[in-house]
Amino acid sequence: QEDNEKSHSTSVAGMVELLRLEAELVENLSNYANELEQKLQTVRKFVTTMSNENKLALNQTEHYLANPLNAFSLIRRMHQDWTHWQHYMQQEVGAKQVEFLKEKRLLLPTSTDLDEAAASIYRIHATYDIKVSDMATGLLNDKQYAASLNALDSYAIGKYLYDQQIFGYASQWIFQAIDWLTATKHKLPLPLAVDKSEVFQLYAEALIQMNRFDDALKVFDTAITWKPDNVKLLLRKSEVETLIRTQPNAKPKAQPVGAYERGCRGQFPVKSQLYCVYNSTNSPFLRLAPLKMELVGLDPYMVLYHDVISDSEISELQSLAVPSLKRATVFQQQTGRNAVVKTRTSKVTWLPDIFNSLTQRLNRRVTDMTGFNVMGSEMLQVMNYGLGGHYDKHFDYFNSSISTNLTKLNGDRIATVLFYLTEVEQGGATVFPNIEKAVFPTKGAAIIWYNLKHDGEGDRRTLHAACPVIVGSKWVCNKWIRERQQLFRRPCLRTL
Ligand SMILES: O=C(O)CCC(=O)C(=O)O
Ligand SMILES: [Fe+2]
Repeated sequence: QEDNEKSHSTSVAGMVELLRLEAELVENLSNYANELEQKLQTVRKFVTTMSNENKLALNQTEHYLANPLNAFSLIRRMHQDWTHWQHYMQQEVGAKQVEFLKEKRLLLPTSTDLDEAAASIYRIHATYDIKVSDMATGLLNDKQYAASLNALDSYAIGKYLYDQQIFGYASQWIFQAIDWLTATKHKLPLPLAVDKSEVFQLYAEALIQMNRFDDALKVFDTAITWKPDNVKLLLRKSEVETLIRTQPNAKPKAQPVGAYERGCRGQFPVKSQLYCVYNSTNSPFLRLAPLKMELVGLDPYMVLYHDVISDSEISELQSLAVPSLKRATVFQQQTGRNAVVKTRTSKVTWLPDIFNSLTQRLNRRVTDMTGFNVMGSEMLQVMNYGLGGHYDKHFDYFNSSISTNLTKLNGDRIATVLFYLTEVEQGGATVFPNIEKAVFPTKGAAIIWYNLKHDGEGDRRTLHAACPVIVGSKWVCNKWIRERQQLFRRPCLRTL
């Protein structure tokens, strides 16, 4: 993916402009309809008048033509009017609207965007094990939403998964599409209509890939009733018949569920050692304003602060971020560069510490919460997730010989401070699969953990991931604290 691509689906805030664009396109089509309507009315009116006149004349031809006015009019209109009508009929309707659409199409989501969006639906589907028919009709984890997909949506997802060779899931989505295509109430407008037999064929191919030959045969039989002379269909059918004779049907395999998925689904055991205290010791300021602190784990040290960023601070942070949100990248050890990757789908903005009074205030708060000096650390990173937005399992530390100038100068990421700027209606937990901890975002909270062990080595227990968002616009803000300034604040505990 090119850096200049929009990556539309990767942030909810970023997709707002698409809705505005859609409104413009709908209005344009409506203008087109108006023009068609006008022309239609003009034509119909003339048809009515002329048909009346002509009928009248045909009823009494001699009498009609005996009148000089009728005779002249007949000659004149036959000679002149039909030429004009021909020109009028040939005139293109809506050239302006076609031009408008052509221009705007350059701004529309690309096939990469569609692939990304389909991959995101798959990610939600697979991570949370939601049934396709439920997902397609807006039933997400027992909650019914006033949203649903249609046959084209399901087919597009199925086709994407088929191309990715994820045949089991592909077949389920294609089946959903077939379900809708064969139900008459879901009739598609003519320009969007798809060839049913094509969809059936893809379904059969997916079934073959899954070794479900008997089922594939039935699907081919149906498709052949519509297209009895289609050579390709007949050929494939006979090939499947051969497969049935030579290979047995395979049994479907169950999908293994890892710690990550269990964490995302909220299935980690809740340990009762958690408790809440008011922290008034990390910095002098906290004696005046103690912070609500929840201990998530001692080793590795992990705490959750509640109500550490206010609603108004959050809105300001979001408005600062929205205009410059860009697809998030991940540092690549192999190249020493940052790159756009499939494993992190969100958009981010970096805000310098001294950007304004808000960023200064937030950085001070980070110091108050952690006791760390933020000098030489990274800028605040504001992030918004989009459709199925996630960040696969990763470490925040680098622990690498290849590193950026910042790392050479200021050391690795000793700690992570992650502010939750929104609640997420469904999904979007931060999950630590190695220690079976999952934190579901609560607005205004911040989770903090140490990434490095006391000897400065990366702590592999801090492996974590942002689970796919199911429903919601997840906003977070990261502050990664670098080692160098913390020499006397979290000194190396290994005895010298
Ligand atoms: O959004 C989250 O829950 C985690 C984000 C994260 O791990 C990261 O940005 O490094
Ligand atoms: Fe992270």
